[in-house]
Amino acid sequence: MLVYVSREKRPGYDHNKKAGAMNALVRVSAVMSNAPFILKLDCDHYVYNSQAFREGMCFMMDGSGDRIGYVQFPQRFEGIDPSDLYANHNTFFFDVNMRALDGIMGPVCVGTGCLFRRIALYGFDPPRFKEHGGCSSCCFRQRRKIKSSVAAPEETDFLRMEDYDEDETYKKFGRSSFVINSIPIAEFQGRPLSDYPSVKNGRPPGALTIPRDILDAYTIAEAISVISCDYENKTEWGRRVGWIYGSVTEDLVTGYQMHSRGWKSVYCITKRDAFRGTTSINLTDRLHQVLRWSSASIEIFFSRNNALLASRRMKFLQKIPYLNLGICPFISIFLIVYCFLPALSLFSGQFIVQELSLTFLTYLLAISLTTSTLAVLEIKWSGISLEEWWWNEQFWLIGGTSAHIIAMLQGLLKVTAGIETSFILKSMSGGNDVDDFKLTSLIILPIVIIMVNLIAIVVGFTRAIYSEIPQWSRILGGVLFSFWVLAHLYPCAKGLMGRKGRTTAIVFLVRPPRHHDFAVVGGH
Ligand SMILES: O=c1ccn([C@@H]2O[C@H](COP(=O)(O)OP(=O)(O)O[C@H]3O[C@H](CO)[C@@H](O)[C@H](O)[C@H]3O)[C@@H](O)[C@H]2O)c(=O)[nH]1
Ligand SMILES: [Mn+2]
Repeated sequence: MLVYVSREKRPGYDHNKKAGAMNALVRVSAVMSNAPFILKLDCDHYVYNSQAFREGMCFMMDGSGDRIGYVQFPQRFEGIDPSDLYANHNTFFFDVNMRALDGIMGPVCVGTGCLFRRIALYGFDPPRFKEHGGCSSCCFRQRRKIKSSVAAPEETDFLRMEDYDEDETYKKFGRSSFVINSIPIAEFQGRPLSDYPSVKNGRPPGALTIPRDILDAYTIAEAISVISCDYENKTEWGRRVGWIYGSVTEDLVTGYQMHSRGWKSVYCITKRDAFRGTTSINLTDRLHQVLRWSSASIEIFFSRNNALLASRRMKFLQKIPYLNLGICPFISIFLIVYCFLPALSLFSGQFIVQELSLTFLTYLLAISLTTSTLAVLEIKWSGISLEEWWWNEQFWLIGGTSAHIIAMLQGLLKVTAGIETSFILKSMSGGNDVDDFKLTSLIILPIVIIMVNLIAIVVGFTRAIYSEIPQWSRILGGVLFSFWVLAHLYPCAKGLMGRKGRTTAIVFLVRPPRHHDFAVVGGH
């Protein structure tokens, strides 16, 4: 059965974008099919491996799979330039970060290629959830029996709708008794089969083969009524039920709330890509995407979804990456300082550190060794190539000096002065004038960094050549660090030049940029 759903939109009612659309879909499907599992794909993604469903279902239907809220597949993209200059494939995120999270409570939800348990979306608690006693219980689990680990009420029937006050249920889920009556059925059908001895509360074999009622006009009318724009008025849809509203990365927040209720998630990488899609391919779109994500990070940091406030059902180690997501735009401050330091040392003729003492060198060596070992291990374990890793490093710096800092300033403005800036809006369109303006403001700092470092190198060399006792080692040290910064920003310069064809970098960078220079870049 294929049903195309278009929700009602009306002036005066916030349609809540993607999250609103998803919630309307969830209700319609509760009325019409009520499948216990829901696969969600973005409009720019498609199924590339039909067997992926089965692999995802294996996790859900497994003996203890009833505690899994969602199974996330990696996002894979097509149509990206083989020299993935702007790290558009995001391999580092999908093959390193997400895999690592799979070892804790599970990957974050990235919104597409994700298989959900309907009950988890409805905001119920998982069966047999545990409370974790913070950092110590995580690190010393073997040694100390965790006292605070309280199992949920012994579930013979973990979701008892009769436990919920009728009025409250209607308040939570809205006026449709169809939707409300469908909930326990979806829960029951999503349980693991009871033929494992360890499964306490399984579904008897054959329970799903009972024929369903044929859809009648009454059901269809109900389905239409649950997508009306006022259905969610005074309900908990978008707050505790369904996809959560109010964030440009609603998926992340939705997944976060599931984890903080104690649901787990699973990362499922199939041999043949499960789904494929398209993503931004040029610098403009890529920076906008990063800006959108970092604005969302700031929003999350200053909201009740800050991981510092997460419930004890979320493992300590799981809180760290969520916290990291919220903090990462702030790191841009340090990144920017680091980008200017080498130039500063070349301008002033002083090396970054005054004297190279043994203690300093030992620290430096230890830190460099640890970070490079980490990088080597990440590459080795994840199977990404060195190049992909490097592109990611580069884009990390580009994002840090452009989108992250802008997002941070906007976020701080909003929090401290209540000033709402317009350009964190999710843009679905390509280069128009407004976009050019946005890109100009995004790209200014990386350009300044590139220019300052280039000038610093020239100044450094000139000084060395004309001084009586040239201190080459000092200059070389400074130049090396400057080059390191420039190497990171190379994709940015290349992207800006892409459109210019024969214009050289220097000429382009020195000439005051005109708006249309930034419109659509890349694809040369
Ligand atoms: O007003 C809107 C905007 C977007 N969408 C849907 O949201 C998806 C994501 O938007 P897109 O422009 O493709 O953004 P991406 O940066 O590619 O999306 C990534 O980041 C988003 C969060 O910012 C997640 O929702 C996506 O799943 C994730 O792939 C689209 O495909 C649409 O299906 C809507 O339904 N309504
Ligand atoms: Mn997309």
